[in-house]
Amino acid sequence: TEEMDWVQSSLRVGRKKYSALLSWSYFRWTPLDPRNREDPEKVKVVPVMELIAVEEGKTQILPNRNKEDSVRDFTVFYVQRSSRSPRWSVGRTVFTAPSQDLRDQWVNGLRSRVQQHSDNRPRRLLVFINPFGGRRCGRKIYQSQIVPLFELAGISTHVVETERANQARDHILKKDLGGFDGLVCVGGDGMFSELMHGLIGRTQLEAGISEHDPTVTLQPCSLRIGIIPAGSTDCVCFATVGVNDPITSALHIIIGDDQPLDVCSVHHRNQLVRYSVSLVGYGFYGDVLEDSDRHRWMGPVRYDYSGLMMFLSNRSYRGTVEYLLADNQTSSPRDKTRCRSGCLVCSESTERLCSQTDSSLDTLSQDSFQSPASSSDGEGQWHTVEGRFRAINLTCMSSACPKSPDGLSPSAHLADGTADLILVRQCSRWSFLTHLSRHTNNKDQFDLPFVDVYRVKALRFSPPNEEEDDEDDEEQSPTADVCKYQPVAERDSGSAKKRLERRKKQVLCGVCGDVRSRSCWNCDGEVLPHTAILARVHCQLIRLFARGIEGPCKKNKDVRLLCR
Ligand SMILES: Nc1ncnc2c1ncn2[C@@H]1O[C@H](COP(=O)(O)OP(=O)(O)OP(=O)(O)O)[C@@H](O)[C@H]1O
Ligand SMILES: CCCCCCCCCCCCC/C=C/[C@@H](O)[C@H](CO)NC(=O)CCCCC
Ligand SMILES: [Ca+2]
Repeated sequence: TEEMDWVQSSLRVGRKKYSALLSWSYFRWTPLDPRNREDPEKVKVVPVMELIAVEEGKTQILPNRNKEDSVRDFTVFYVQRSSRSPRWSVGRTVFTAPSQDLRDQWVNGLRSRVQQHSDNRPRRLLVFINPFGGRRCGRKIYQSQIVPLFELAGISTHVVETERANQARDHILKKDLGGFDGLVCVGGDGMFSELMHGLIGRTQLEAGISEHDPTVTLQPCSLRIGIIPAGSTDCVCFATVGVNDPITSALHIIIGDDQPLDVCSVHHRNQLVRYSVSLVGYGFYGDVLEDSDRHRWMGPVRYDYSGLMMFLSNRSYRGTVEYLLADNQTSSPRDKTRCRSGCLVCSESTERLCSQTDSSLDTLSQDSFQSPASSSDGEGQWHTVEGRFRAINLTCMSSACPKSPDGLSPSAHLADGTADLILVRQCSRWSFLTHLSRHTNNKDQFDLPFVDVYRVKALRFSPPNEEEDDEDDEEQSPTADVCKYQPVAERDSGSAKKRLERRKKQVLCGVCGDVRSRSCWNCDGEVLPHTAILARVHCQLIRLFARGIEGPCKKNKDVRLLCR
């Protein structure tokens, strides 16, 4: 029985004596005073779920280095939290048992308990490293910080260091994935996106589902993805873990955390264009991305440079935005709550997922909805806004990143099947600066007269009518129907050039007084080749080795344990 597996004895840590206990789900050690009385204030508790490894002797993380096998010692490695941030580190404590016999009992007891709790832990991982991501440190980070941890935890790996863009995606689409319990991405958001596209594509292929149909219920992916951050923005990692730290991410992978994540599919005329988890943005963020591509040599600073340039240019763009409001109105983008580990809004969505037949999505396949704004003000209804926008942002999650620790939409949920739509209408530079700067402090960036925010399930954008012909040209070009897995540049080279030329012609447009009449869409850091798009949220389509950001219980360990 569970009871019989308990191990209890006194143990020493250095010179100090402790009373130690291994129960079904916790390992705890409490200091004893000279009269052998426990001091409950100073108890150390580690959930078995958070034990990483147990080694005989006095060992370091790197095996065989300084290993002193005194026969009564054993070393326990576990997850250690920081009091101030979601950053995790490896805790290491060397215990000395009263006898070798008891030492062996402890080691065996702890190891078998970890084994009993390890159903969700990965044993074999497929790792992709982008050696050119961010500051080009991916390989070094993986080799020096992550390999020793995976070895310690007994995880075996197959490592692919990429030699070209889209290699990881193609590998996942085509190669045998049997025997792997998960995928790991060492890189930034672009690299994560590659893995995600490969995995979603592969899963639909095997399930016989067409990704192009925006109304279809896609097959959720069973393999989880772990992100070892080594990129420029690391938004997906930051927003799902709370920090972009390689060690923290590795620990979430090792203990087998599981965080479902909403994914947006972006379509153009019933063709899938791309998936997004973070930002689908037109106007400001589209322009920043496009401009920053011309300054790649600057490294990660190019986003700051282009951000400043695009802020100064003060461009805004006309268009029609149609959005389908989320039907679950128990949460809102302005309710000041935060999606945290064990989030109730998200777990409620998990339950609703099973009985998913959503009639409001039927209208997705129609070319236009044209519902008069006045007649549709309920949930699950399409709404239309026409105007001039400084930015149109759709985000499935908060999109928190080091630049903006609360993100584009601080109250957005990771796995509730909705995205937040932020509409920033044409405004002065000063007004836009006020909005932007509020992403970096605690002020409400939505509490401004030119900003609106909605919780939605789908979005459609159409550029102004007179330019629609351009889009038709594109459709008729022979390259338009080429497989979506071709890189954008290859796929649309003909029409992309044409588009660029058209744009250049518009640069000096004296009629509208604008620099140009069209922006482009930024989809998780990739420029999309179309302006007219339809985006739809797929609830919990993928899963990550993460648990969301841990809540405010971390100060008091016991309370924290109750919260989990
Ligand atoms: N070996 C490679 N050579 C060139 N490009 C690659 C290679 N491997 C991956 N890529 C591409 O590099 C892009 C950027 O990589 P990644 O996301 O890791 O870094 P990043 O610094 O965060 O990106 P960005 O600077 O674009 O924000 C990805 O879109 C990926 O497809
Ligand atoms: C006065 C100071 C003003 C400072 C304003 C900072 C506002 C930051 C808001 C946070 C935006 C996060 C958007 C996330 C986008 C990512 O999916 C994408 C892929 O990595 N990155 C970019 O497109 C790169 C382009 C985005 C750069 C932030
Ligand atoms: Ca969401």
